[in-house]
Amino acid sequence: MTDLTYVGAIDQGTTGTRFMVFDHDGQVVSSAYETHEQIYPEPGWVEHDPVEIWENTKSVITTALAEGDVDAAQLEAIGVTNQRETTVLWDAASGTPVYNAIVWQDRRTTDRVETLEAEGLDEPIRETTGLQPDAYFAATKAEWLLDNADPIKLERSRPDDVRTRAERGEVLFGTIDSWLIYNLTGEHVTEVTNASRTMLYDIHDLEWDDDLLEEFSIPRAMLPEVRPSSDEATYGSTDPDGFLGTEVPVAGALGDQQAALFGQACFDAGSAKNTYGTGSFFLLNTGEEAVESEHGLLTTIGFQRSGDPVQYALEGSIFVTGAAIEWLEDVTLIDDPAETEALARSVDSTDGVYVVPAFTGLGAPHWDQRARGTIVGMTRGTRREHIVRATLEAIAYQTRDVAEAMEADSGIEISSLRVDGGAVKNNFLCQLQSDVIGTQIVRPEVDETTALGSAYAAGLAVGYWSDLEELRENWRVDREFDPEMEQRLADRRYERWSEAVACARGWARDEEV
Ligand SMILES: Nc1ncnc2c1ncn2[C@@H]1O[C@H](COP(=O)(O)OP(=O)(O)O)[C@@H](O)[C@H]1O
Ligand SMILES: O=P(O)(O)OC[C@H](O)CO
Repeated sequence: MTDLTYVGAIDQGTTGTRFMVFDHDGQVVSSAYETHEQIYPEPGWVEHDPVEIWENTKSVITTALAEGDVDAAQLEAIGVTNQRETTVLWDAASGTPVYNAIVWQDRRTTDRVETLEAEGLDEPIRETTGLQPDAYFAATKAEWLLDNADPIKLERSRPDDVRTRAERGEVLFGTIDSWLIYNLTGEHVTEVTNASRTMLYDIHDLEWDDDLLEEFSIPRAMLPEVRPSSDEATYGSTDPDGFLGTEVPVAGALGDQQAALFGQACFDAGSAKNTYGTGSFFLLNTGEEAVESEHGLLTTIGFQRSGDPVQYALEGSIFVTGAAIEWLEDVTLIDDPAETEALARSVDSTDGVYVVPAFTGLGAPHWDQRARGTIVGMTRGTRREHIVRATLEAIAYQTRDVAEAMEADSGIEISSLRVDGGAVKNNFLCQLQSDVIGTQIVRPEVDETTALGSAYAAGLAVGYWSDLEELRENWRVDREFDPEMEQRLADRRYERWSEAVACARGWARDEEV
C-alpha cells in the first residue's frame, strides 16, 4: 500500500448519491453514483426513503474506493454535502426513520404557509431566518411529520405519539446531512448552512429560535447541535467495526449549493456562482454582512470555518430548470437531455414561444406557490425544436430574474458568473445565459464542484489543505462565454418573458374544473 492520502466527499443530491475521492490537487481519483426512488404519493408530494439513501451511500463509498484502488485507511477525512431542506425524523434508539423523508420540492404544506402570512409572520420570519416563508423549507415539513407520522412505523410500537416522544428526545429531527452523519458516526449534529434552511434558525444570533419552535410546535429536544461547515473538532469518526472497517473523521459538511459556492472558490464577498441541476441556485457571497433582500432573494449562510465568523450569501432559488428538460423527456419531445443542444441550434429563435416551467409554483424572486407551468405564443407552425429552445431559454431568463434582484439588493455588479451542475455541459445554454444577462459565464475544469466543496471543508478541518489560497490555485477555467447577442434584442425578449411569467402567475389559482 502507498502512503498517498485522499479526502472523500459524499454528495447526496435530489436524484442520487455520489461518492468522490479527491487528491491534494483537487483532482478526482474515483467516483461512484447511484440513484434512488422518487416517491410521489399524491400530486405535489415528493418523498425519499432515508434508508435507501443510507444504503446507497455505503454502496457508492465502497464502489468508489474499490474502483480507485483506495484503501479506506488512506482517507484523511470525509465531507458531506446534501440536498437541503429535505427533512427526516427518526427513532433515536433504533435509528429507524418514522416516515419517508419529505423532499425540498414537496408542496403539501402550502396551505399552512399561507396561514403564516395571514398571521403576519412573514416579516418576523424573514428578519430572523433570512428566508421567505415557503413550503420549501424544513419547518413546516417537520411540523407535518410530527402531526402525521404513523407511530406504528417505529421499531417498537408504543402508545405515545411521535410528538410526545420527540419531546423526550426519543425521536430526532435532521436534514440529510444530519441523517448521514448520524449513521456514519452516531452523533446528532447538523452544520450551519443546513440549519439556515430550516426556517427555525436565527442566522444572526446563530441559534435555534424559540418563537419559531413554538409556532411550529417543534420540541427543542429533537434538534441537532449546530456546528461549523469545516469543523476541526469533527463530527465524530466512522466506526472501525462498521462498513468501512476503519476510523475516518467526518469533518466537513455543507448544503449542496453552499458546497458549490465553496468548490467554485467563491471565498470572497462579491463572487457568485449558479448551479444548474434539478433547479438552479444562484449564490452571491456577501462576506460577514447578512444583506437583507428587498427583491425576493433569501439571505442565507454561505459557510463557516471553525473559529471564524460566519460568511453570508444572498441566494436566488429557482425550483425548476434541469427538471424542465426532464419534463421534455417525459412528454417524449426528446429522448435524452443531451439532444436539446442540437435541437435548439436547429432553429433561429423560439418563433415567439415562451415556456414558463412553474410546475411547483415559482421560487425567487416571485415566491408564488400557486403559479403553474405555461406555454404561450404558439402557432400552427410551432415545432418541437421551438419548444425545446424556449425551455432552455426559460432556464436563462429565470436566472436573469434572479441576477437582477441580486444586483439591486447588493449593489454589486456581477461581472463574471461561475457556473456548474449537470446542465452546463450544454454549450448552447451557457452562451445563451451570457447573452441573456450580458455577463461573462465561466465554467471550471472540475465539473463536480459540489462534492469538491465539501471535500475542501473536510480537508481544511483536518489540515489536509492548509488555507484558501492553496484551494484557489486548484481552480482552473474550462471555458468562458462572453455576450454575443445585441443587448437591445436580449432586453426585448426578456420583457416578453416577464409577460409570460405574469400568465403563469395568473393561472390555476383554484381547484381544477
Ligand atoms: N445537455 C444537457 N442540456 C440541458 N440539461 C441537461 C443536460 N444534461 C443534463 N441536463 C439536466 O441536468 C440535470 C441534472 O443535473 P445534476 O447537477 O446532476 O442535478 P441534481 O444535482 O439536481 O440531481 C437534469 O435535470 C438534466 O435534465
Ligand atoms: O440536489 P440538488 O442539486 O437538486 O439541490 C437541491 C437543493 O439543495 C435544494 O435547495
